Amino acid sequence: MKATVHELDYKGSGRAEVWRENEKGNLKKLKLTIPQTLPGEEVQVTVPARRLKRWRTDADKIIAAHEERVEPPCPHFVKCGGCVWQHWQYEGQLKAKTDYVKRALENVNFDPSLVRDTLGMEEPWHYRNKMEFTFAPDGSLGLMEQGNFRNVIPLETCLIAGEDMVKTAMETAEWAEEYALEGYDKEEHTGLLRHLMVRQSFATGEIMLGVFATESPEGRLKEAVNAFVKRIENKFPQVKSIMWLENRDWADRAQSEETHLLSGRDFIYDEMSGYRFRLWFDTFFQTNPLQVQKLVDLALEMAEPKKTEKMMDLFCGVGTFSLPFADKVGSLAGIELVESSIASARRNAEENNVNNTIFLANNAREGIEQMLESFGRPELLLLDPPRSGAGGKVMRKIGRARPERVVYVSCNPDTFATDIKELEAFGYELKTVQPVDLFPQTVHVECVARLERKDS
Ligand SMILES: C[S@@+](CC[C@H](N)C(=O)[O-])C[C@H]1O[C@@H](n2cnc3c(N)ncnc32)[C@H](O)[C@@H]1O
Repeated sequence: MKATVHELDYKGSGRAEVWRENEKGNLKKLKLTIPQTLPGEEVQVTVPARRLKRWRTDADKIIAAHEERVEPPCPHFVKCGGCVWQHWQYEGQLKAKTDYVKRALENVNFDPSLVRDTLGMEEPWHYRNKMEFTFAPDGSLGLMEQGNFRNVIPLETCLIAGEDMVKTAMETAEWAEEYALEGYDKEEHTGLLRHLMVRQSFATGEIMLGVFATESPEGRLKEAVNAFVKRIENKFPQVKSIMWLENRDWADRAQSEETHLLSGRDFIYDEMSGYRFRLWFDTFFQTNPLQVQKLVDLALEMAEPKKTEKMMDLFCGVGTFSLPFADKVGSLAGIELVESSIASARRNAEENNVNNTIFLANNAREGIEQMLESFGRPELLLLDPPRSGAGGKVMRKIGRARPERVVYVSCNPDTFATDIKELEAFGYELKTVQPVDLFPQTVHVECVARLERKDS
C-alpha cells in the first residue's frame, strides 16, 4: 500500500493512516508506525491481510522523500538503537525539537511563542562522553540491536561516542577475541563478559574503562586480565582508570557487586564551568559536556543570581549546577536522592574551595521541607529532575516555598509542561524557554526555563 507520513511519534518514527475495505466492503482505518521516515514522505509499505487497527513496519520504498532526507553516515544505523534520526538533516532535527517543546506547552495552555529556537551543536557527532557496549555470547563486543535486546551488533564504529572511546572499546574487543573469552548469555545465564563501560572527560582527556563480568579477575583469568591492562596502558596513556566490576545478578544492568581496581585510580577527573569533578564508574554526569556547558551558562543567565540571595538546587546530582551557581549567590543548598552523588557533590565543593554550600541526601519532597527549616527560604530555586519530572507534590511545595525565581532544567518537555502548570496557582509566570540539543541524532531534547513570581 501507499501511505503518507503525517507526523512523528514521541520515539521519532513516522505515523500514517490508510483505509482498507473489510470483508463486508466497509472502509476501516489502519494506523501505521513507520520508523526512519519523515513528515510528508510518501512511502510504500506491506501490511498483513488480516484485520488490524495498528501496525508497525519498515517502509519497503520511499516514493517521495522529504527534502531534508540525507544518507545516514553510520553503518549501524537502523539496527542500533542509539540514533533514530541520522536520515534527517540536522537543521530539520532541531526544528522538530523546537516544535515538540512548543506542542508540549500548548497542550497545557502556555504560550508557545515563549519557546526560543533549539540551540544545536556546530558538529553534532562524537559528543557522548559515556557509552555502554555489550558482549554477545560468542564474546564479540557491540551495540544492542533496537527492539531486540538479545542481539548484539558487532562494533565497527560509533559516530556519537567520543572517538578515543571507540578505539579503546575496539582494543578491548580484540583482547577478548585473542583470549577466546566467552560473553554472557542472558537467556542461559552463563558466560563471563557482560558489558564494557567507557567514559571520558573531553576537558581533561582522561578515560575510564569498566569491564562487567561474572567472575573475579583473579584465578583462571589472571593472565588474560594482566595482558588486557598492559595492552591498554601501552596504547592509551589517557586511560587513567581500569576497573573490573563483578556482576552475577540476573538482571541485565551494568552494576557491580564487587569492584576491583586494575590500573590507575577508581575515578577520573572531569571539568565543567572551570570546576573539577571526580567521576566514579557509577556517577551520573551529563553525557554531552559541550552542550551542558551552554545549558549551565544559560541557566546562570536566566537565573540572575545575586550574592545577597539563598538558592536551592533540587535534584542536584554531583553538583554540575551547584558549583558554578554557588560562586554567584550567598549560600546554596543542594538536594539529591542518591547518597553517593551527594558524597561526591560535597567532595567536589571541597576540592574546588566552594565553602557556601550544604548538600542533603533525601528525596526532593522531604528534602525541601527539611531544608526550609534548617536553611531557610530561597529567593532562587533551580530544579533538574529526571525524565519522570518533579511531580505535583514537589511542585506545590516549591510554590509554597515562594522563591522569587524558578529555573527549571528538563529532559522531558511533557513532564516539564505539566510540572510548571502547577506553579500558576502560586502566582508564577513562565517567562522564557530555551531548548538545547544535548542529544543530536536522537529525539531527546533538553530545556531550560525561567519562571517568576508575579508579586516578587
Ligand atoms: C537529570 S539528573 C540531574 C543531576 C544534576 N543536576 C546534573 O546536572 O548532573 C536528575 C537527578 O535527580 C536525582 N533524583 C531522582 N529522583 C529523585 C528524587 N525523588 N528526589 C531527589 N533527587 C532525585 C537523580 O539521582 C539524578 O541525579
